[in-house]
Amino acid sequence: MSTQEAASQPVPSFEYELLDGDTDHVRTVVASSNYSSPRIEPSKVKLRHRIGRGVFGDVWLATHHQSTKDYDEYHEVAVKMLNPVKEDHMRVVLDKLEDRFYKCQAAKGVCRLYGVSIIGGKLCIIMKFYEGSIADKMARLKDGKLSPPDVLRYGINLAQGIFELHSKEILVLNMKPSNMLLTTKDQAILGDIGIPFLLHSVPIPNSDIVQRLGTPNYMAPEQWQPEVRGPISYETDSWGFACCIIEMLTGVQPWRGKSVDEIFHSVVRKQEKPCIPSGLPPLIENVLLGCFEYDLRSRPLMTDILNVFQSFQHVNGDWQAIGSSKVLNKSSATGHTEWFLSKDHLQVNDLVRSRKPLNSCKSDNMNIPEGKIVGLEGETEKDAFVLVRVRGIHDPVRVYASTLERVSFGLAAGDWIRLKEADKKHSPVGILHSIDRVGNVAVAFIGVETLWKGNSSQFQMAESFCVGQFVRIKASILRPRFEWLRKKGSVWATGKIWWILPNGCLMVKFPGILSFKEECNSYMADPAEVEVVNFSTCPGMVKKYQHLEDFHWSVRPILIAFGMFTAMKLGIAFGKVGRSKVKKGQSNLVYCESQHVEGQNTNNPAWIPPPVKNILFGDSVNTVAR
Ligand SMILES: Nc1ncnc2c1ncn2[C@@H]1O[C@H](COP(=O)(O)OP(=O)(O)OP(=O)(O)O)[C@@H](O)[C@H]1O
Repeated sequence: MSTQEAASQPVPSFEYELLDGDTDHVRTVVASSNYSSPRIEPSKVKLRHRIGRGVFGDVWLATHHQSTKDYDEYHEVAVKMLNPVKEDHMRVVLDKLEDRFYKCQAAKGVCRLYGVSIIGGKLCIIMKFYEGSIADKMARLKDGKLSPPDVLRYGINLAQGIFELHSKEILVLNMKPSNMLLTTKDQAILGDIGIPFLLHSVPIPNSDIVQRLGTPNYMAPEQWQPEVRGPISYETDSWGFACCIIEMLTGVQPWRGKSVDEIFHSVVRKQEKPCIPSGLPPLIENVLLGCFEYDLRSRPLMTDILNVFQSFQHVNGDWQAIGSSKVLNKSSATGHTEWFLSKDHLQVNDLVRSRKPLNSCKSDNMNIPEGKIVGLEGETEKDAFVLVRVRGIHDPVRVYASTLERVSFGLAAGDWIRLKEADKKHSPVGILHSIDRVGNVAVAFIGVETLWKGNSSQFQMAESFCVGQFVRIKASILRPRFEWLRKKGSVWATGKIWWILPNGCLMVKFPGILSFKEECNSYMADPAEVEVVNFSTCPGMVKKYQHLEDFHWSVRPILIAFGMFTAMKLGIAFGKVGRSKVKKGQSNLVYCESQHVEGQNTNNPAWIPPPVKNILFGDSVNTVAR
């Protein structure tokens, strides 16, 4: 069945129902008895004019014709006409759209969907027509800024909408003021149902169009190259949400005036964050700062954001009325943000161990290598104490919950793990993001864009890496996944880990190799393809010296200079000894030797090979003899 035919299948009887006379709550009521699919016949939709053109398609104002035996009705609708996809992929995308349609039906914070169709060979989403978006409202204001009460109110509306989609495992990935529509009751709702990921990796006929997973100004670092820098996850939307809040507050789009390449450079390479305006209540500032953490695991989830925003509802957005409670910092012991820590809550009987700092191998704070929780104090507080029974200690130990991590099936979030059965499509080594108490895991691997879901039995522990370690491509790897530098003689160079991405991808610099461009000195590595190079385990003096050169490119010239200096000193010292000997006897001959040698190579007499020295000596002697 062709996709055109598919779109012309018997149409379900959608009805537009007015709830309490409120035109914003016109719902598509689907009679379950005759309902088969959300597809709308293209002939029933008449496009009127285009409202706007976006990255993923155009939006049209249209009329939807509904007819039964008894009546004919015409409704004004908006039609999002997606960018063309290749004919043989239409069916797949259409199925995905249908699935999305069902999932979004009950979501109150998301724009109302009426159905899907194929019009003029393009996939279309038929939805309710709204009078405008937050971007339109901002454009009408003199300085483009919304008032704090409006930002707070819209922020809560949007966070609720995003949370609804997240609870259906949908990532929005395209938050921006033009995708935030306003109802007649001045409520903000999401105008995008996660189109970027739905269209991601779908071949398009026009190869000139760059396919991105969002709109560059609002994209989180991992969103640019999710296979390599991923995974994209719910916290990816926290970044986009914070961008919108900042734009609403300041009237300025994040990274305004920068090209796509420049934004990529700032966000991804230089790890820069959009500027947060001053004067915000500390809790709001704190949550926005958290949204811009480079490592998505350290960002707040939508429910955390919602809690913070809702806590300001009672002051009606009058931010000045709020006291200045201190902005919370990262845990000084482990460097984890409160958002990272809030993703798991300890319970009595949980097995625990001391928490290691993120991306670090330091285990010097392993006060509790293994223990069992026997009591909780202040369950809801972030810095609550817990009582831990530790083997060998009589009484339970009382420690901060934030200093512990839960261990289930021998694994804790943050562990490096290796798949027992490798899948060629991605790296076998990854980082565990979560494990529940029955062993279900979410793991990030290089090569997988989203979190990989599975069971703890599919893994074994892998060697862990940490920032500061030196690594080199294993001898068995002929063609590594990422480009890697070689030294003279085609030997793999040794690099130093300076950052570890949430999927285990190692960011490596080569301090032993001189480079004038900072960014050219940063490379990526698959943890499954490298081995740690350690000074103490380097076999023999030569290898140890070679590893010393990996620490900094200046080691070699400094050592050479030092060698020359030492040799020169020795030469002078020997010369003096020689001269003092001359004083005692054969004055002419030795004086000329010394003079001649110094004249030939003042810098490093030790470098003159013996035969040359002999010739020189011979000449000198001869000269003197003449
Ligand atoms: N259901 C709707 N009712 C009214 N206007 C809408 C509706 N959906 C989108 N719009 C408006 O249509 C314009 C284009 O929307 P569209 O979503 O295509 O573009 P965009 O938001 O700039 O980009 P993207 O394709 O990335 O979403 C925007 O101004 C948007 O506010």
